[in-house]
Amino acid sequence: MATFVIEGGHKLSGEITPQGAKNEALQVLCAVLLTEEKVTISNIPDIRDVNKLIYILGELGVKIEQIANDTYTFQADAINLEYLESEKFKQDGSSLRGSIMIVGPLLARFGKGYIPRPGGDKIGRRRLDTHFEGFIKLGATFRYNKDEKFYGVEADYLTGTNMLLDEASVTGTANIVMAAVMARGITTIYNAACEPYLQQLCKMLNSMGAKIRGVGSNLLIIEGVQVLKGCYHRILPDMIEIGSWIGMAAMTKSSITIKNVSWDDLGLIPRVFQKIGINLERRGDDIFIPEQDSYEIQNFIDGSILTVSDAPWPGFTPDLLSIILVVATQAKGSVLIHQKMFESRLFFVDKLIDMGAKVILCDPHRATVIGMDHEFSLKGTVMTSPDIRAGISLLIAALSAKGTSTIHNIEQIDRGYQNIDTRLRAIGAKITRVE
Ligand SMILES: CC(=O)N[C@H]1[C@@H](OP(=O)(O)OP(=O)(O)OC[C@H]2O[C@@H](n3ccc(=O)[nH]c3=O)[C@H](O)[C@@H]2O)O[C@H](CO)[C@@H](O)[C@@H]1O
Ligand SMILES: C=C(OP(=O)(O)O)C(=O)O
Repeated sequence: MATFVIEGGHKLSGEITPQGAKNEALQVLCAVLLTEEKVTISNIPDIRDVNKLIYILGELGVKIEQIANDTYTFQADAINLEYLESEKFKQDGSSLRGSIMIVGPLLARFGKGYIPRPGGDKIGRRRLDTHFEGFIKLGATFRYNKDEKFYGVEADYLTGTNMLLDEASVTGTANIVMAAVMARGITTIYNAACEPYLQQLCKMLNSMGAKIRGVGSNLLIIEGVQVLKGCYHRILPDMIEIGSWIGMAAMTKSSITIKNVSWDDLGLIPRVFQKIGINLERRGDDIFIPEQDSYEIQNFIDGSILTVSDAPWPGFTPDLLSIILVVATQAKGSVLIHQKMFESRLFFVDKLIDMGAKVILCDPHRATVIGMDHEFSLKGTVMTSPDIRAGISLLIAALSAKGTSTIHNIEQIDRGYQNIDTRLRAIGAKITRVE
């Protein structure tokens, strides 16, 4: 287990460029399995989860070539399906959440897809029913080995159909879309998730020859095609990383420019940070955050206390709520954070309370934050990162704190943030990695 040691209280300044989006990368990497032709993908982030998925693709027989720092070519023209039934796959596949999305493309192209229960953050129950109900609707047979926690779907061919998803699952929608693009006939998916990750996946699939309409909405209409071809695809900047940098700038009273953010794909993210009182300016496609000694949380129009809650896109992403929460601890005013989707994502507030933050955990889904308006600094402490976003939130808290903090289990942060210590040092942070 590696550790970060952080000396808090230093201002940051300068420019930071966001990495490619983790959650988009995990989808589009799985899509390379849909064609025997070469697919080139650029802006691939160099992070643990993505590298693990690239490794799994390699074990599956995909020919992989890194042609630039962030650009790879993939060619799935000789797939080793035996790997799917190996003990090795059971270990490899369970180590990240994104691996679940190999099932849809494998089912569509080879008639079978298997997966061990995937890993990812420990942030509450994370069911996969939406994925498998979708495959079953397309005509697949399903089995689940409870002892080994191993899922499988098989079908001679898939048939287009109408489906209403039980929830707008992000990876579930991606998986079903990748199965449906090569089904016979037309599939309509209602209550589809429509995050930029999915819009990007659908655009990529259309450039491979798929016929998907309704991209960006919650009703996708997919006309199945027999074969898909190669393509070039560029991954968007990571909107969760962008939100993390905004929060970090505010908490450390720093002025930062976040470069090339693809503003039009950020949805409500800038607006929610503005409601917490953070000034941010759009400059071309950059975000400029000026130094602010104080930021004040806005109330609702009727004067009642602001609530920030998550919702499927275009609602506010659950992946930024932990960051909003930590930023609110030093704001002027109070806010209720309501994490509706995940049931164990707010427990990390214990660590913030240890550091001196005024937070009341009302129940597993809701926390009230009473901002201290920077009148008292958080105190450095020793903590362990429970999940990727709690991890970055604790790191933000540590950067703003008085004294030195130690964060253990930083592998959780490395899952989603590329070379974070090096990039933070470049803008003035005092952070050391201890292996
Ligand atoms: C690899 C990847 O892409 N991971 C993202 C993906 O995970 P993932 O695709 O696993 O998450 P899902 O969208 O399936 O669901 C996330 C949670 O929200 C609940 N839920 C979902 C939809 C809904 O309408 N109502 C509802 O309550 C689910 O029951 C679950 O507890 O989407 C999540 C939700 O944006 C993000 O946190 C993850 O970062
Ligand atoms: C929850 C997240 O990731 P994963 O779905 O990969 O666990 C996240 O990125 O915040």
